[in-house]
Amino acid sequence: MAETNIVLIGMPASGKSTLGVQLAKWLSKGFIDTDLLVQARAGESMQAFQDRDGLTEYQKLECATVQSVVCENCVIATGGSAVYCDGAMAHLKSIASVVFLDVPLDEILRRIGDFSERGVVIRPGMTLADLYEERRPLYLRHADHVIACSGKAQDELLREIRGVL
Ligand SMILES: Nc1ncnc2c1ncn2[C@@H]1O[C@H](COP(=O)(O)OP(=O)(O)O)[C@@H](O)[C@H]1O
Ligand SMILES: O=C(O)C1=C[C@@H](OP(=O)(O)O)[C@@H](O)[C@H](O)C1
Ligand SMILES: [Mg+2]
Repeated sequence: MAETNIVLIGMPASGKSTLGVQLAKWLSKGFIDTDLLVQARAGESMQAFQDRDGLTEYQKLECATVQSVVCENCVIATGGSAVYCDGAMAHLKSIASVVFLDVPLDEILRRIGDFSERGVVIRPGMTLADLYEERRPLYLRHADHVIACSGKAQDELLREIRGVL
């Protein structure tokens, strides 16, 4: 069953959500974006939840939500912070092939612009460069497959992802 699900992990703005839905259409799979499941549980935006309850509570909610994902033959786009939750990553790995969309920092910075309202799990005083440095080793550790995304269009990435599965 594991081979029928594909999980996308990576930094915010690495393309998990946009590429994920395209991949699902192309491979005739279902699609889940765990951010939307988190928002549905919270009943509000991720930013609003974090502003009121804080990052730790947000991460607990995300962790529990990701661990509850049940799906067959799906593409699952995760939020960039899911990688901090070992239980969530273990669950995803048990049901799917995990694909890391590896986008260089300069490209992330170009795409993301102002991230203050994006709900990114970043501690006070940290820059996106700090976050990238902290997280990239985690994404690499949890990935079954790494896709080098630099400068590649979405169609090319779709073909590459299919090629490694
Ligand atoms: N291969 C790509 N090349 C250039 N821009 C991309 C690519 N894939 C996604 N993007 C853009 O990056 C932004 C963030 O994508 P998104 O799917 O929301 O990322 P994530 O879900 O990983 O946070 C979007 O504006 C999207 O159009
Ligand atoms: O990387 C992060 O800290 C986050 C990324 C967001 O999802 P995307 O990775 O889809 O942007 C979302 O899960 C949340 O706001 C936290
Ligand atoms: Mg997303």
